[in-house]
Amino acid sequence: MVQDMIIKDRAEKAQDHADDCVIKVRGLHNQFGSLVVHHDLDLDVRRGEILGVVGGSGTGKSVLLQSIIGLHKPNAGKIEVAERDQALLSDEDKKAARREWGVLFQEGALFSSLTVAQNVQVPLREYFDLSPRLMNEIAAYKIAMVGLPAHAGPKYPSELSGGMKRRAGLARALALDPDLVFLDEPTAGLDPIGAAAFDQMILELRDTLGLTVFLITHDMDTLFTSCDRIAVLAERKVIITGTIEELLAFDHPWVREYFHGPRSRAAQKARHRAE
Ligand SMILES: Nc1ncnc2c1ncn2[C@@H]1O[C@H](COP(=O)(O)OP(=O)(O)OP(=O)(O)O)[C@@H](O)[C@H]1O
Repeated sequence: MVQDMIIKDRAEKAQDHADDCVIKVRGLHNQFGSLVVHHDLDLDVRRGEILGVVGGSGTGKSVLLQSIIGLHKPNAGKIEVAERDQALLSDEDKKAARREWGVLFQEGALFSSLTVAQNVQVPLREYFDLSPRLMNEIAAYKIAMVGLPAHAGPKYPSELSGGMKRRAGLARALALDPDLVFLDEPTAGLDPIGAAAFDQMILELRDTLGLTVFLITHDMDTLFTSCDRIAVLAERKVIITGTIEELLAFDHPWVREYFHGPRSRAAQKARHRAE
């Protein structure tokens, strides 16, 4: 009963935002030498949703992320973020656009020679000329926002656990109050309790800050508990984007094996228990 209500609520929410896309990718083609990673790939990310991106190893999830955020120049195709064609932006416009999103790279990707607070301040320094006191206050606020204790601020990344590093990376990604956040395998390598806590935090931050989240993951629990829709990469494109229920009903060999395998069944059971 509760589960049906949650599914209905998610479906209605997804429908509400169906036409309001923060990211639109059309006809994306990426190729390295003779290796075609993406061909004619389309993807929509709707405002306010958590979109999970899954696919086998090497299907081009990270290259897709890098193409959207401008770290990789595609061979062909159009990428719009907030209705702006990324290929047509001047360098100045690109810098302004980058302010609107935050990225959490794999394992946090913190600068090892900087403390957590200094890491969070890196994007602030790039865009603003703020007093040290204000910078410290903003860093402390972001650190608290991701559930880290205040004493994590002066610590170096090497002094943090894996879960704390991810949170610190997320605090840095949120430094400029972005509308859109990209997360590349945020729970990889975390213990199940740490991973579940991170998933919960992403949901809460999305709800309180109104974020749109592009989330690459292999984590079944994350897909079942956090994602409104899931995009599946296979055969060099996105073969389906849909809710978990739509994916469970989708007839494709990789999707079947992935979403009906033992890990998926365990994640489904865990979700039913939580509900
Ligand atoms: N700069 C590059 N030069 C050459 N080949 C690349 C480059 N970047 C990625 N590739 C290749 O493109 C393919 C897709 O890589 P990508 O990292 O996007 O896969 P992925 O889906 O994120 O994989 P995983 O789940 O294992 O992280 C791989 O075969 C990879 O070797």
